[in-house]
Amino acid sequence: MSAANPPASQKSPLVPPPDATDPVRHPEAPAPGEPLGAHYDMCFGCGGGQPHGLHLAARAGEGVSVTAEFTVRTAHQGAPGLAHGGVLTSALDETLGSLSWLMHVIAVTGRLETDFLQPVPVDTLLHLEARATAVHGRKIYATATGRIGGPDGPVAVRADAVFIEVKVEHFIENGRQEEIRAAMDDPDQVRRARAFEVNP
Ligand SMILES: CCCCCCCC/C=C\CCCCCCCC(=O)SCCNC(=O)CCNC(=O)[C@H](O)C(C)(C)COP(=O)(O)OP(=O)(O)OC[C@H]1O[C@@H](n2cnc3c(N)ncnc32)[C@H](O)[C@@H]1OP(=O)(O)O
Repeated sequence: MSAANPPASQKSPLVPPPDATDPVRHPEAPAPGEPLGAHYDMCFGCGGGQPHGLHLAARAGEGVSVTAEFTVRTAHQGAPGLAHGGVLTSALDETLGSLSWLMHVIAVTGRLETDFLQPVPVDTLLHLEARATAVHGRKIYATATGRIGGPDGPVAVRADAVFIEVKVEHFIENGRQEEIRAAMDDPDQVRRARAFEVNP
């Protein structure tokens, strides 16, 4: 194979380029085991005020990693009694997004690829873990697993992702003004948004 025509694996946007660096845990990152809380009360993934949400509860892990738990409810079904794949992907996405707390950057999902290895029944407690693996410019490469039957149980779902660092203006400029105005008028929300940034 010629250098001008690399194998598909090397062209994948999910594979960090050779000059990518190791992710760095911010010195003021929450200590391992500390709950991360919600980045936005109305977030579908983590918000306590979102009745239709996943109510995912994440904690800081060692290094640049997080753990989270999510219980599959009847509202999350695809097939009878089984979790919808898109909901499971959302849970992985949210867990990966929580890595922002450890790096003190705001990042949004650019690409997310999920493998579904085992069906996940309703009432299952999914044990999630995400870890940043590399950084290249604004790109943060990360991987996540969802296990069933316990934190060391078999992997039911896994994902690889590239998150892209953005400024808070990303939300202010693109979000519906109604919600943006409410968020900016909420001192607690402003504090949470600042907690992601390198120089709060
Ligand atoms: C004060 C109150 C205000 C409120 C504050 C609230 C605080 C909230 C805090 C935290 C929120 C976190 C929320 C987490 C929720 C869970 C995670 C989600 O579900 S996020 C939602 C889904 N994702 C999107 O909606 C992204 C939509 N896409 C975009 O907006 C753009 O495409 C964006 C920002 C991702 C990139 O656009 P560009 O113009 O900024 O940057 P370019 O130049 O295109 O890319 C930069 C680098 O990234 C690579 N890149 C871009 N897209 C990629 C992709 N899809 N796959 C791989 N690489 C990609 C490019 O190749 C480039 O790389 P090279 O620097 O050239 O090496």
